[in-house]
Amino acid sequence: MEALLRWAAELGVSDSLSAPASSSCLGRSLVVADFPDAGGRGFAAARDLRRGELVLRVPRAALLTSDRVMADDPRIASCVDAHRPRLSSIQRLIVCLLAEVGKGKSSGWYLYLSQLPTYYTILATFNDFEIEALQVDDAIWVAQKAVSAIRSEWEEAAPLMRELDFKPKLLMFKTWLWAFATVSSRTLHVAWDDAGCLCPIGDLFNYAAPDDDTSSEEQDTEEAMKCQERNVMLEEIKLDSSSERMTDGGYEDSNAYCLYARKRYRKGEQVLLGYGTYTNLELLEHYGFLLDENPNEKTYIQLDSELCTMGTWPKDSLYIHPNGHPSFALLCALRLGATPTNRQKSFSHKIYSGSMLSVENELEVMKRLGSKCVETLQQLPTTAELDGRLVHFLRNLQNSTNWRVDVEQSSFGQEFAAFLRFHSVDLDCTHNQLLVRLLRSLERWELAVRWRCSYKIALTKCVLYCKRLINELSLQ
Ligand SMILES: C[S@@+](CC[C@H](N)C(=O)[O-])C[C@H]1O[C@@H](n2cnc3c(N)ncnc32)[C@H](O)[C@@H]1O
Repeated sequence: MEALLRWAAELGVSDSLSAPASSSCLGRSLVVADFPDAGGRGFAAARDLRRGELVLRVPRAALLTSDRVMADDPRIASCVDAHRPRLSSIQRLIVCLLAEVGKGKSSGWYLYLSQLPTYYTILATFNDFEIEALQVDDAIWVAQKAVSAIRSEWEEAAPLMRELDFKPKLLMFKTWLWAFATVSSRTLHVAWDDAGCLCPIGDLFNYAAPDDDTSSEEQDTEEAMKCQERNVMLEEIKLDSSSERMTDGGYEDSNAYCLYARKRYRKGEQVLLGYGTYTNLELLEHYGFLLDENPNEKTYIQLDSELCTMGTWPKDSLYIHPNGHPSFALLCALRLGATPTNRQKSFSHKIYSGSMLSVENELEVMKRLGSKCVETLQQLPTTAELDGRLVHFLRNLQNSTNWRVDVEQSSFGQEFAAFLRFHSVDLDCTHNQLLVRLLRSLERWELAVRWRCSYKIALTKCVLYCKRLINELSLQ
């Protein structure tokens, strides 16, 4: 890591407005630290940071984009250009990334590449067993679609990679998947390339959902304004909450990627970035992790097709919040659905404004929603309670020094036997320590079970919400 920080400093990467010290690009605003429960390797504040303060500047010279790789290597450029019409910008970036990986120590990006994760847990890396463990059809479909899309993209890019004389290992699907996951989970947006850029050092920020710091917004605005006056680099930042930057930074006129503190941080606290507004399934798909508390989580249930088409609400606006409440659009759609067809038109104004129509209508809405959730929960093979215990078991197993004992003492012997069967591992042939391949699969299995568990918890909360409202309305 020291060598990477020195290399980045030479390219002008800095965590302060002044030029970096030659030995490291960090130390004045940020330091690399480990946060085992919140993303692993990330950044800690090197001192107290103000909201809106510039914390990292990465000049264009340090950004890895396909343009940059091609500009530095005419052979890659001519091959990629010849295939350009058939390949997407993401496929081109992946090929350029792999071409640099193939150069080994002679790549200008070697120090950066050697610090990248060796494996990822995005949905596309899930095998059939792990995908099945998601249990919910929509999620299974998303995972299967992700795997098949990436496989076709790899097949499309194979002729170009062969033309570039990639070594056999670099031509493998497994390697493509690694590169895809690198691009998916680490690129930052730039205007000139849809694939974005790989941003050395800038990609060490872990994620926090964009709106979990809004409470501190007002109190911080004054401070941020003062900070803005002092800091010429902040001229571009819009500090009012309505125009809050989603990514806490961007590529600016100064020809550099600039990243800012999204809130006040105390020294030692993890400095986080809001990559965007994602549900947990989207976080899993693009970044390979889940948030226990995700304010942007949306839980979808199978609704009657009539209900989805009868109003003007987009299908993805019909969901349940993490606290179990139906979204505004779902509530409106349910109210419309519970209104006799001949009266829907006359009530439409009231429905679209979000008003309750009548006690009878609202009772019907809550009954329908509650039973839909109960029905959905009953169709799933396990309960949230059991899933919670399975998560606990899978976590223990990943840190176990004698997995046999842990499995024997648990009530998940059958599930674990199915897992070993899927991996064609004989129970007697393994050592006390599980194979790395199995440990990684356990990690993904745990993610799948955590996801389905939180799905069921949201539906259970929705059932309770409906019951409570039914009770209250019945008393009126
Ligand atoms: C841009 S990288 C951040 C740096 C990364 N931790 C590293 O060591 O290189 C994004 C990845 O970090 C992890 N990550 C980021 N935020 C996280 C969070 N809040 N919880 C768990 N994992 C997180 C995920 O693996 C994600 O794909």
